[in-house]
Amino acid sequence: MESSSTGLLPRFPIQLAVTDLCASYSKTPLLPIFHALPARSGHQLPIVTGTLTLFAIFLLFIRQWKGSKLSNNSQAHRYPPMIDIPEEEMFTRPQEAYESALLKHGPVIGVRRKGRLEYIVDENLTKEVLANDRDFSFEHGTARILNLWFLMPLSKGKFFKNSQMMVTGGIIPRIDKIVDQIFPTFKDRAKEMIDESQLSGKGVDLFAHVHRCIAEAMLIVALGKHNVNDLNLQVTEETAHAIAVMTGIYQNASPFARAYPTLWKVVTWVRLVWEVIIFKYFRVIVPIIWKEIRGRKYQPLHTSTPNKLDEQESHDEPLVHYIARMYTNDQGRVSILSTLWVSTLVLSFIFVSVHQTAAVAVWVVFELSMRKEYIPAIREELSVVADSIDNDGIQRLSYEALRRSTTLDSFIREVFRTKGDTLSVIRATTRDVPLGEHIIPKDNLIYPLASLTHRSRRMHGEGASEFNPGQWAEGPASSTVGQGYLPFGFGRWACPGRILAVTEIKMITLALLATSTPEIEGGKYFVADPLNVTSVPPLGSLLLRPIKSKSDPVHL
Ligand code: HEM
Repeated sequence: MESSSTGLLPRFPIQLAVTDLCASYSKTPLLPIFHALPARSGHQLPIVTGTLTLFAIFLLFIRQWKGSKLSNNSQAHRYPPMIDIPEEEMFTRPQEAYESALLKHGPVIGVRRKGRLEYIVDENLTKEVLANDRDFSFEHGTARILNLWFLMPLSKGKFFKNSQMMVTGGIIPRIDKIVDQIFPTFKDRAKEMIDESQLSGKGVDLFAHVHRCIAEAMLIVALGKHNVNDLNLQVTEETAHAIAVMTGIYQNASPFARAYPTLWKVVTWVRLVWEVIIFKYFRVIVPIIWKEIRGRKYQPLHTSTPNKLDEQESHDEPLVHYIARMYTNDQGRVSILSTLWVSTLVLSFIFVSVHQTAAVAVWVVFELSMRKEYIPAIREELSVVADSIDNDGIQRLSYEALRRSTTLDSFIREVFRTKGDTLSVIRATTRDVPLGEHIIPKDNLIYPLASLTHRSRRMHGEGASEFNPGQWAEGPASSTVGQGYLPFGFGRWACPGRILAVTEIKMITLALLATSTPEIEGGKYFVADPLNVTSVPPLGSLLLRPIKSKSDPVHL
């Protein structure tokens, strides 16, 4: 059982446990003990009597105190009902299991998963939970669920704010330039995949290819093209994968991790911190960061507006220089400690930007392979928007061109909405928070059940359960968050990298479609972890059949 100091348990079970303890104390047979004292201890009688009386008063006081606490806490009955969802159902049919529990006992329920109590809310309370960051904290919830709580004190509580700033300041304003830098990687990797499938006559492992492609692109973004080589790329990939494992992304799939979550955490962390983070990331990538930023002088970010920065510097610099400027001292230098912190932020960038985007890209391409009727219109649009395209594929695809590919964008938004997100966005209570008719005790994890929001008739109309990309033809874009659309979260902490994520998914999809038609071997894919569809990619083997020209028929 986890200790109350970790804050992982709600208050009420602890109170009940202590009340039980008091009840058993109250039955202590004080009188028989007194009579059993030997006669020779008669002169000690007053001491013993006094001690026992004090003890009895102490117990009474405790009972009184507990009682008054309980009666003060007349709210106890307002805690949400605790529902037992059998493990088998929770991990194999989570959507149905949680939805029916909420339907029966909702709108908020408590459920134990992997030894931890979690509160789940339905679509009617979702907005309140995600938008009220004072009572439902993104930072506490995310740090805890990703096993990254130790980073909060290290950064004086600013880890997530720093990560957000790194992306909103260092990536989004220069996305046009980034697309120009990384599109060649997407084009080359797509060609490699198509060639591999054609030569072998078999399907390819799409996730492995896309993971490598995005790792390479993010290495260019983070450290610059001049730092891309086989070793650095391999370490970047392994780092992204290791952190994904450490944060528990594959935990649902392992019976050992489900049965012994704490032991699993310790073993996995020790192994991967040692093998990958220290031995690879710190040995290979950190020296590059050191070399890039320690020898330079920067204009500190807080003294520079984007206009004051040299135009070349703000658009061409790799992300690591932007982060360095976040920590530059008045002399324009980055201290040793700050360099280590910059390395930690680059590490976190690799994690947030590679794994999940690759996993979701697989969803989009697999869905397109299953719904081939959408391919001709997307290809047609590509030939209109692409800056340069010929029979060898796309030669140039700018950010502006990708932004204008709205038919593909509608398809992506619909895949995001319908792919079956469940417990994908999290918050933790910062106090005992009233929610609906209930109270959620302080320091507890709380999740909206995203599938209910994504298929809500109130928000999406009668056809909410159908796959209908056309409804987004006039917008909103797939990167636009809203209360009916949660793949990127909601509120002030909504994913700051979502525009880059969608842009990358479009690049890989279009680079494949320009010269091939995707098809899943055996005609279907398999959802590897239905409780974590955004982070664990679906399984399947992808055949890529080359096309001769964009007007080639698509075999449905
Ligand atoms: C398809 C890919 C992606 C998905 C589905 C996704 C989803 C999410 C979600 C659900 C959150 C939490 C939001 C909340 O709780 O309200 C989040 C946070 C975050 N995401 Fe993403 N994300 C993706 C790609 C990216 C990329 C490419 C980057 C970086 C360039 C990024 C950077 C971040 C950061 C830094 C946070 C932490 C929140 C913050 O500091 O504001 N994400 N993401």
